[in-house]
Amino acid sequence: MAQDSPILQVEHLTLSFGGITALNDVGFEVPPGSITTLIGPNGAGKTSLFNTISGFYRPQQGRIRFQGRDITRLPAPERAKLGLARSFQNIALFRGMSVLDNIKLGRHCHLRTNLLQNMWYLGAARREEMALRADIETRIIDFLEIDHIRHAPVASLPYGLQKRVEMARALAMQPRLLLLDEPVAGMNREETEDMARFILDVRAEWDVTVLMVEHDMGLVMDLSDHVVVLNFGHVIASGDPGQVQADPQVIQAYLGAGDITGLRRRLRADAASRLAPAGEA
Ligand SMILES: Nc1ncnc2c1ncn2[C@@H]1O[C@H](COP(=O)(O)OP(=O)(O)OP(=O)(O)O)[C@@H](O)[C@H]1O
Repeated sequence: MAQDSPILQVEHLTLSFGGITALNDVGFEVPPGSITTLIGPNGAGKTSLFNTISGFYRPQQGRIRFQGRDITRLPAPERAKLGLARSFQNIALFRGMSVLDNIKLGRHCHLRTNLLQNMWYLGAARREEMALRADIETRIIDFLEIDHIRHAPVASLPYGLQKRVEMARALAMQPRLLLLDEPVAGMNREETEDMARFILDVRAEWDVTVLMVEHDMGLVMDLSDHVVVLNFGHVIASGDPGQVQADPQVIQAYLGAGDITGLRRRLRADAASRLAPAGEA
């Protein structure tokens, strides 16, 4: 695969639930090293698309290629092994377990030794465990600044930290492509700013491509290199943030859904910064 080939290619994807067509001939590409964001009004099909890409839903038609390989029929755990990890809209951690144990579960998909081998070859398993611990402790926990809570049960943590732990677990899977489902939903401003910084740093320091679904237009426009807009299961626009927010079809889709506030606020802020004298923007 050429270095600048898309890391993910979605082609003519169609997904129906009974009579409801959630995705209709959806196609887009994720450039390697990019932060690409899927946006669209409620019910547009974003979660269905995420679930199809990560292998939880099987599309009726179409193809998904990851790093050039057709993964359309591959089960979710196999996709994870290839380097496709995700977080969930509603945090999916083991709440009674510690932060560290949750993160370890993420790494589990790459462990070479299975249960039987663990019983017979304790030496190898032990060494792998030690290496795993070191890797987790020195890189992921430090990177996400969660050292102080590593032994805390997840349920005891504030929401913003739980989201960070979920990202840590996804990183432990050593992904090439990280799917983040609404990474800042329900966060306050400070937590949102922290998460925005982590998303940028993940790309820069871990060489991970990011594909996210997000409703926070400020975050979308600030972080994304590439935005794909869904409406009623169709891709209605794609391009850089400037192109997308000026697209009449996108504005119409958000107006139609009565969901224009975020987009409009963002457009006003951008216009104000363009009009402000140099140094004041
Ligand atoms: N498991 C399911 N069974 C039946 N219909 C579903 C299912 N999942 C999604 N749908 C339908 O598919 C369409 C797309 O839903 P989806 O949740 O993918 O949209 P979304 O863009 O993620 O919305 P939101 O922003 O509200 O999360 C909707 O009409 C929804 O009702």
